[in-house]
Amino acid sequence: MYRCVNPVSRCNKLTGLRRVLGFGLNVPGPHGSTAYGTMSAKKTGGTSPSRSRCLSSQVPIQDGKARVKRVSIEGNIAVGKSTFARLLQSASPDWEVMAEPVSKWQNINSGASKGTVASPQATVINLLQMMYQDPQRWSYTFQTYSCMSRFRTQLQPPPARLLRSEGTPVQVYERSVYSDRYIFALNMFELGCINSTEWAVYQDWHSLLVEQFGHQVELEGIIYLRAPPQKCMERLERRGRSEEIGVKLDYLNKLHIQHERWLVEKSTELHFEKLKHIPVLQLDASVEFQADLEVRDQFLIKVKNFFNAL
Ligand SMILES: Nc1ncnc2c1ncn2[C@@H]1O[C@H](COP(=O)(O)OP(=O)(O)OP(=O)(O)O)[C@@H](O)[C@H]1O
Ligand SMILES: Nc1nc(=O)c2ncn([C@H]3C[C@H](O)[C@@H](CO)O3)c2[nH]1
Repeated sequence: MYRCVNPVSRCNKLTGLRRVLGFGLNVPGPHGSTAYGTMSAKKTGGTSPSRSRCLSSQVPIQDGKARVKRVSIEGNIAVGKSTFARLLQSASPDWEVMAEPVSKWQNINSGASKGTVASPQATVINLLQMMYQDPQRWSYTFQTYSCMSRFRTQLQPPPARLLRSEGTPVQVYERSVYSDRYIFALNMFELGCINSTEWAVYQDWHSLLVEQFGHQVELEGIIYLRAPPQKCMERLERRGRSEEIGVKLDYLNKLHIQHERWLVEKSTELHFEKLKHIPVLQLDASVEFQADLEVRDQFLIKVKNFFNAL
């Protein structure tokens, strides 16, 4: 990985889009993501996050503002988003953190359509691995699927607990439909792993969906976990996720630059008015906040103040 140099050697990726959006692939579970706080209930067959949520998918509005604030955590691969998300989840009952649906990308069930039992020939597809092994062939398919699963996550209504909260209830997402486009898909396009036709198609349906869902997929704020790419590389290697074995520092450098353009320099061309003015909290994620209680508390104070100001 990464320089996609042979854009003509691939088969028609729109076939992949059609498959991902409707035919042949099954999305396990009703939603694309898991709330950190409800993971154990799900594993033990207890109340699923979807069932414990209120039925309306509309976010209640008060004085023209969303009653439950929505914030995404953004940052490079292995910078520590999931670790930080778990910290937030344990810090306040007013905060609900939705994990990035990585396991869905690693386990797509072929041979069953939604709501049916998989046929005996069904195989499990690891789209994350396919994208890393052959980015030129699979990047567009991957972005359709990752983005679809992020829309599902962001469209889930807040849990009743947050709606009842008298404090500042916040729904926190690990990445968003916006980083899907302005970090990853854009990067893959710039690397030549997504060609100009695919990029045009991706942007067209992305804009359509964001505009159609409107307020339901808006964010009130972004937390940017920032660390040098070299630090992310060390953490990525230490974590040892098998699909990421071929990831090079150069790729993390490029993703770092995309984050900086979008969230610091503000030079990325954005297509949604609210996103252009969104408040961004930058945190230095190179520090070891897990072990150091003082650093952890400082982080939490910054986050709390940020949420209160949204
Ligand atoms: N502040 C930190 N200090 C030291 N190690 C950390 C810190 N944050 C995370 N780690 C370690 O770095 C590795 C990657 O962290 P984590 O899985 O949280 O990253 P991530 O940003 O969620 O990754 P991805 O982009 O793949 O979703 C893990 O092994 C984790 O224990
Ligand atoms: N190409 C691409 N597009 C995305 O939208 C995207 N979102 C996450 N990832 C990769 C990073 C981690 O390896 C792993 C978990 O974050 O998945 C992505 N890769």
